[in-house]
Amino acid sequence: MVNEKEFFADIEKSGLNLTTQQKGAVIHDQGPLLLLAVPGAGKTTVLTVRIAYLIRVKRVDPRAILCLTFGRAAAKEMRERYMERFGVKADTENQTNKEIQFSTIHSFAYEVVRSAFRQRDTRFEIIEEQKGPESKTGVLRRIYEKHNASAITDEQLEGLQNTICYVKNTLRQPEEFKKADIKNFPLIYNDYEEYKRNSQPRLIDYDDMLSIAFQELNENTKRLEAYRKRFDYILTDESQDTSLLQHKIIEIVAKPQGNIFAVGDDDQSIFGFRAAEPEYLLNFEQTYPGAKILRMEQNFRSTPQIVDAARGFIRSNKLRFDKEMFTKNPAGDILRIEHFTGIREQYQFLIQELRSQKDLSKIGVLYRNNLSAICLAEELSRANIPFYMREAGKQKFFSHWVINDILNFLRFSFSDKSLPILEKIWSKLNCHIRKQQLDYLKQRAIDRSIFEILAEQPEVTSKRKNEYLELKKQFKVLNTLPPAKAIRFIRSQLEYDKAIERICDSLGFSEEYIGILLDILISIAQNEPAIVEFAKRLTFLEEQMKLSYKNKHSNAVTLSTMHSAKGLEWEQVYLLDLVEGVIPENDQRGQKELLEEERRLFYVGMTRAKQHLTLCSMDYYNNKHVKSSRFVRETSLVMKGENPEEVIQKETVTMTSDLGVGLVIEHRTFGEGIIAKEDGNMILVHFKDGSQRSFMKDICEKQNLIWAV
Ligand SMILES: Nc1ncnc2c1ncn2[C@@H]1O[C@H](COP(=O)(O)OP(=O)(O)OP(=O)(O)O)[C@@H](O)[C@H]1O
Repeated sequence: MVNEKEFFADIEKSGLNLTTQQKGAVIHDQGPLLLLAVPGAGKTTVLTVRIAYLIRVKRVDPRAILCLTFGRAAAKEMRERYMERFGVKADTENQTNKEIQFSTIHSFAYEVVRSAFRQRDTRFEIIEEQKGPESKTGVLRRIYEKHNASAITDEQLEGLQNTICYVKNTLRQPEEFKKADIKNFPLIYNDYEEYKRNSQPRLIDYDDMLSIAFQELNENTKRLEAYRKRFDYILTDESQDTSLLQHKIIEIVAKPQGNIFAVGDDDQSIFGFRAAEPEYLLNFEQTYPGAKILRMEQNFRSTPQIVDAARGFIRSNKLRFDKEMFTKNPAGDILRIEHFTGIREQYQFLIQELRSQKDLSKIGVLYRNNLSAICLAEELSRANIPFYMREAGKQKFFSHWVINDILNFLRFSFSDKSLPILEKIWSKLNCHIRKQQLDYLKQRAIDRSIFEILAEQPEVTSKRKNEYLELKKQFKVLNTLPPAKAIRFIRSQLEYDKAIERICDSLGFSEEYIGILLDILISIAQNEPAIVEFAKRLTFLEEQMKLSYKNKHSNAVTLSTMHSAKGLEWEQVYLLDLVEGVIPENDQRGQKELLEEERRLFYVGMTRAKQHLTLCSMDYYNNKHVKSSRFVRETSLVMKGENPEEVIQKETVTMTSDLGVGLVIEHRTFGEGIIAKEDGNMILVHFKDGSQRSFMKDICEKQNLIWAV
């Protein structure tokens, strides 16, 4: 045991000089505390030091400390960091550090569920651990088909799983999501729940762990009391990533003592789709009356240039605690904003830059969407620049049906006798082939072109016959084309684009997204002389991305989405593809919360850089003329010492021609509303509070009364 002075002297000896703010947090005594920290402020450091302080100075039993994080990797890292610094020191005669519970909220909830079910003699299994048709995705696919009479696509399946997770984590009812993108969502949701409940043994999914644990703690006073007694101190890291349901679980265990020590940064809340919202942090004082709020605003990571730009940038968000991020680090270079004609020029620039670097492991290249990684990996691989791609396993490009379709068209051009390949594309061909014809083909030997066989059938009309023979010719032509031309040929001459349109119409896929996938494919194809090489290249690229994890600790540049870059840092960071539609992702009109989340994501990206930050935007993206991301503009205004909000507001207001029906606006006095009617110079606005008001456009413009949200 040591006293406070000796404790901090020890820490200093180990080379860590805590700031006054950090010390204040470490020695906080009893009661709820929210520690709001800016990026790079040393959140984990403070949490680990506090745990040691509680044990060594305050003589708290390690078993009475529960340290919660959002992800498994973070829990593991926290334990490692703690053990590294305090491993032996904080051991006492009777207890060891190993007894501190470093856990995710999920695994804590799992413990509650396990003991509750054991007591009731209920056997259960986790649906995520089931295989084949009984796996979670297998079950959801079946239920979706039952209610919608059509197959679910991979993207829809992902959307469905996210929505289920969202419903449970926000403690809402499935009926509230009637209008969700998933048709018949409430029916699917209820069926899925019933299926799990009635299975033998009972099935639960990861989100059920939370719901059931919460219910159990609410209903079983004895169990709740046992946990309350066991944990005198609860600490949570990355609290901004916690959902409402998770907050509720923590709250019920932490109260009435209220020894909750929550660390987080509302500005880094980027998992809204998993139901984490900064609002829960912002309500901390309401949840825990009398809570103390401390701030850690010194950034130990980045240069003042990066810190200043990031601080000014995030201020455009409204739903946040204001923080004065600063750094005492030495000055560095100014941020670079690079603008290119198109994506190729962007890659050329990047490759040139990377070639001049000795240690690539110090560089992070970040992008908004996983899809950006494909062409990037292709370019780096051709330039022989080693890379490590985070979460390469999440890449769905290579297994997407549209990519498989194109490859099957190409394969079929090599052998139009192959029935197995035809079976995969027949419904997407620009000529009529019926199911019965396929059945007939299956029963006979295919000794020549399938099109010839079909054309010879007695019942075939002469028009159809010509179509079959024409198609035979076209596949022959296809086989002679270089790969990029071949793909375009499939899309236009073989009318595959029309098939896509049909599929997208009937199944509700985004045609734009499919178009992007095809554009990516064409750009890879452009580098290959022939179809066989192209197919090999795709396999090679997929393999290279999958195996890139082996480069993690070597001289390789890291490629990552902005989401999965959270918590990481590099000397140099490049943010790529910064155009409207990519980041912010979609048209965010009227959805201020979503726009703010996109801004936070950009902020997370910016604040990963220690020394150099480069923002890259362009005029053309995916063959379309695009606008540079508004976030680049906002950053550049901040760098010039201007307030982006004011500048942009002024610009928006002057464009009265934009004030049309459906536009979501903000009125200086009446707040948010939507333009419901337009008649010459007059507009009628329906406001959020239910009121309706008419305005004259020209007056609004002159007096800066209204701007688009
Ligand atoms: N008082 C201090 N003096 C010097 N370095 C410090 C101090 N406190 C923390 N650090 C260092 O600052 C770096 C950033 O800390 P850390 O990664 O824990 O920040 P963070 O708050 O988790 O950042 P982010 O939220 O952006 O992921 C670490 O290398 C840490 O050792």
